[in-house]
Amino acid sequence: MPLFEASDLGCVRGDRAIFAGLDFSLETGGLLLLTGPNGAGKSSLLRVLAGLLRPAVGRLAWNGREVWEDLGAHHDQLRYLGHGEAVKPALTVAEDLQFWAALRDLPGAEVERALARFDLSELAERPGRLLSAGQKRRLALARVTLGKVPLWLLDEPTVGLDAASVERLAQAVAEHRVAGGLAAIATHIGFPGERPQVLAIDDFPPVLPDPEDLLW
Ligand SMILES: Nc1ncnc2c1ncn2[C@@H]1O[C@H](COP(=O)(O)OP(=O)(O)OP(=O)(O)O)[C@@H](O)[C@H]1O
Repeated sequence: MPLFEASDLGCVRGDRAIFAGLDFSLETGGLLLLTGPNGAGKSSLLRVLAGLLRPAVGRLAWNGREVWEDLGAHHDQLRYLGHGEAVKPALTVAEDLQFWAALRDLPGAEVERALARFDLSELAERPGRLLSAGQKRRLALARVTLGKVPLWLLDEPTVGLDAASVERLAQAVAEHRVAGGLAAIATHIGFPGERPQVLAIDDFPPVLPDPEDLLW
């Protein structure tokens, strides 16, 4: 049975249909790349997958169970990184990660591992407000890797990263998948990884679904 599966997903924002009829099926270790031009709906789909935006139509199931039936359980098993880094300006890099690690009851070794993974150890004592754009992105990505959850949802995660950091991110995603995790990544430029499934969101007419079909 697929672990994460969508069928006939459709999304409406405001009074516009953003996409419709989207399907995917991911097994353990799966990688889903979301592609499409600006405004196609990649971020909207990621928000749907994160349980932050309710689809207008369709089904989204984790392990055979509709995620909307237990949204709390779904949120517990995923990390979502949107366009913002949500770096706390007054906390140092290490304190920021320690805050999230404490919230999730994780040992301090997890923080050290996350710092090293994104080459942040030398920046550990620097406050968030003094970080460059790429450094903030690395901190936000390090936060994603804290603790083990099965689903990573990343919205254009390579924006602002230098080549070495893209490589580190690719390595983190590869290890996550080898450990049985899944990732869905919105991207304009592709993402290095074995056997990705590509979902192109680009060709939907701006028509609303039949109101009879709307879930809510
Ligand atoms: N809160 C909102 N209310 C109404 N419409 C919205 C809202 N947020 C986004 N949209 C619209 O939904 C459409 C899809 O936006 P979305 O951000 O999902 O696209 P995207 O593919 O991620 O774009 P980009 O490549 O520019 O990041 C756009 O036309 C956008 O204007």
